[in-house]
Amino acid sequence: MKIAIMGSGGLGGYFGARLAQGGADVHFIARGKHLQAMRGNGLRIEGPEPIHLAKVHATDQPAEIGVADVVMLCVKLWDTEQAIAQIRPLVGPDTAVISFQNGVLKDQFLRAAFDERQLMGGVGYVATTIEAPGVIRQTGPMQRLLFGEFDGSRSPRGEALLAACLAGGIQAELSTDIRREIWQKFVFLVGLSGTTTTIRKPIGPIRSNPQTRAFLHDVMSEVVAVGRAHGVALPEDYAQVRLQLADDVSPDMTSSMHHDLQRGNRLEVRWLAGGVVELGKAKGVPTPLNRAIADILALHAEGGQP
Ligand SMILES: NC(=O)C1=CN([C@@H]2O[C@H](COP(=O)(O)OP(=O)(O)OC[C@H]3O[C@@H](n4cnc5c(N)ncnc54)[C@H](OP(=O)(O)O)[C@@H]3O)[C@@H](O)[C@H]2O)C=CC1
Ligand SMILES: CC(C)(CO)C(=O)C(=O)O
Repeated sequence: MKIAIMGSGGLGGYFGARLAQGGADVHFIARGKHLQAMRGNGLRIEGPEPIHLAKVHATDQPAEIGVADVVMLCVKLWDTEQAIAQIRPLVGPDTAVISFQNGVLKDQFLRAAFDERQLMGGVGYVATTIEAPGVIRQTGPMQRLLFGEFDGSRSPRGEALLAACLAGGIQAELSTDIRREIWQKFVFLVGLSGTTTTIRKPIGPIRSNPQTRAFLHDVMSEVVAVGRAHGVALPEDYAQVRLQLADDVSPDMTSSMHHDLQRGNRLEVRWLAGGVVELGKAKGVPTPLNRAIADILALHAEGGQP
């Protein structure tokens, strides 16, 4: 199976490495020093289960790859438009384009660019970051990919991707309700990113302190209320279920947005807490905590000093 990874950082680099290790024909699209390092020394995953791929196919010219079976979109949300333009030569009539980016707005951009039958939905759970060019660091053992057709069918291409993931040791599932899965991840992610980035601590201390724990729960509750108002089948007390996941992950785990803040990068807050505020407004659902998170982080959203 020929798989192109558009954006080979924390998310794309990690899952691409596992897919390559499992025997898939993986092509990494990267740029800058990270690309140079991957070309020279391959790709290294550090963490609970280290991987070193001494040689990888890596390029900044997607057209060189040719048509792929699957294109995994793994760039930050602010890079989506440019990435979509660049992946066009990879997408044939039978290619599946899957965004594993965070948030619930990401697939709108793909729908505007591709035919609906070229798209599948996706969710990635992992805590990773580019530690140095060519090196991805994973914190904690959590790693999981969910993907599926938006019409709920178990398609041959979905089954083939599932087999490739399982061969690489990825905890993968072919979902028959991928929209709900995307929202379920959104609830957790908005809670984790909003709290870790504003409080500037990993999940361990946040979940242990009663006041910050309640804050985490209440931020997620707002996302649940917004999702339900938009017709997503989330139980009313779903924030409590997601709190359980926050209790299960490694205490030193933090969000990719917190990593971005620490490095002075841009933040995805506009699509995460900010997205909750916008989607809440559209249905008249109050979201004061997510509004506060977006407001607190506004001065950092475009990058600069943390
Ligand atoms: N990391 C994580 O733990 C998880 C992240 N996510 C989500 O996944 C998405 C990606 O996040 P993450 O992997 O952390 O981000 P990273 O910044 O680690 O990786 C993205 C990579 O894509 C590169 N890139 C962007 N545009 C292009 C382009 N046009 N051509 C070539 N390379 C490009 C970036 O280069 P450059 O640095 O030069 O911009 C960077 O190396 C986000 O939406 C995030 O929320 C989801 C689950 C877990
Ligand atoms: C919450 C987490 C770590 C889970 O995958 C994530 O998606 C992110 O921080 O971007």
